[in-house]
Amino acid sequence: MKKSIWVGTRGSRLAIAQTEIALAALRRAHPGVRFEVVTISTKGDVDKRPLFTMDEKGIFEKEVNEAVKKGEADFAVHSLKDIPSDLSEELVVACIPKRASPNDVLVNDKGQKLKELAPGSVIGTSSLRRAVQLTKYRPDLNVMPIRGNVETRVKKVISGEYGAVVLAEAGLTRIGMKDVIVERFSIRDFVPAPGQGAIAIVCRRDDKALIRMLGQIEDSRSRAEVLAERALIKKVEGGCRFPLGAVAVTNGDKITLYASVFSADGSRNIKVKKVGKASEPEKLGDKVAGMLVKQGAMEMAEGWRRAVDEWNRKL
Ligand SMILES: NCc1[nH]cc(CCC(=O)O)c1CC(=O)O
Repeated sequence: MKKSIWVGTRGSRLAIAQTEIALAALRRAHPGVRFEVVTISTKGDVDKRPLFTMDEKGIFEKEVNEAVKKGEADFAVHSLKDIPSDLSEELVVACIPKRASPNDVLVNDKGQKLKELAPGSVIGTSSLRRAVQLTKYRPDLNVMPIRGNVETRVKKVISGEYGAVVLAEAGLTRIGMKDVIVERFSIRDFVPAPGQGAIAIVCRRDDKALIRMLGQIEDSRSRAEVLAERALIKKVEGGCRFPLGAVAVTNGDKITLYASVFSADGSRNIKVKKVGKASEPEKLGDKVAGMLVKQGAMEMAEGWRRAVDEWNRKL
């Protein structure tokens, strides 16, 4: 009897759905192999504080990747946007399958678009990036923190606790809840989080046979997009305490990177769009980072650090 390959994942509906998507592709490529799923709870599943209040990276990923390091799982399936760019030395993002839509969407059960929401409506998001972009278009709305799984957030809209929420189209689609989407924001007007819509498969760096196997479902265009976005956040302070939107789109041998950052008082918004070679995505990310820095992104990040520290003292 052949031995199984163990797959580590969080137990949320989205995490399981993503794992099943990755496994369906792997089973097509490797019909003889048996994969077994182990679910692992992470700090992000337990601690319900808004992410921007925690000065900590990888809260949705650490315990799962630890299991891979210890050999309790052979590989892990993650939302790429949830894993920090400085992954542990022993691990590698062995595979990025074909990315789903990176777009953010507006969700409510009344069919109201962003323009149509009543003044003062309560909009749920704990993402600074989403909050500042919502405020840009609708300063009259009441943006309030919300946590919990994707389906929990949708329920809070249906129950009337929130007038609407903003979520990733990819997540809603993967868990079969896309019928609550009212409006899909364009990536230029409402810039997504780096890595949004992409899945990352992480394994031990020395597990060469597995890396080869996972490579069968790699999508090189999705990899290039993510490399550009992550090269950018490496140079400009990323993480949940600075609202940085960044999304790359490949088109043939070209790649376009869109980025957007806001000052903490909302008075300034730097937006950059730049085209590069799809074969050199990190070069493009570096270049766009340089453009943002030149226009004051580092000072903006410092402003956010001060603002968030201030809120934390009040919380
Ligand atoms: N941190 C939560 C998280 N991580 C990944 C997704 C959605 C799926 C994706 O972006 O690939 C979500 C929920 C959301 O932002 O709506």
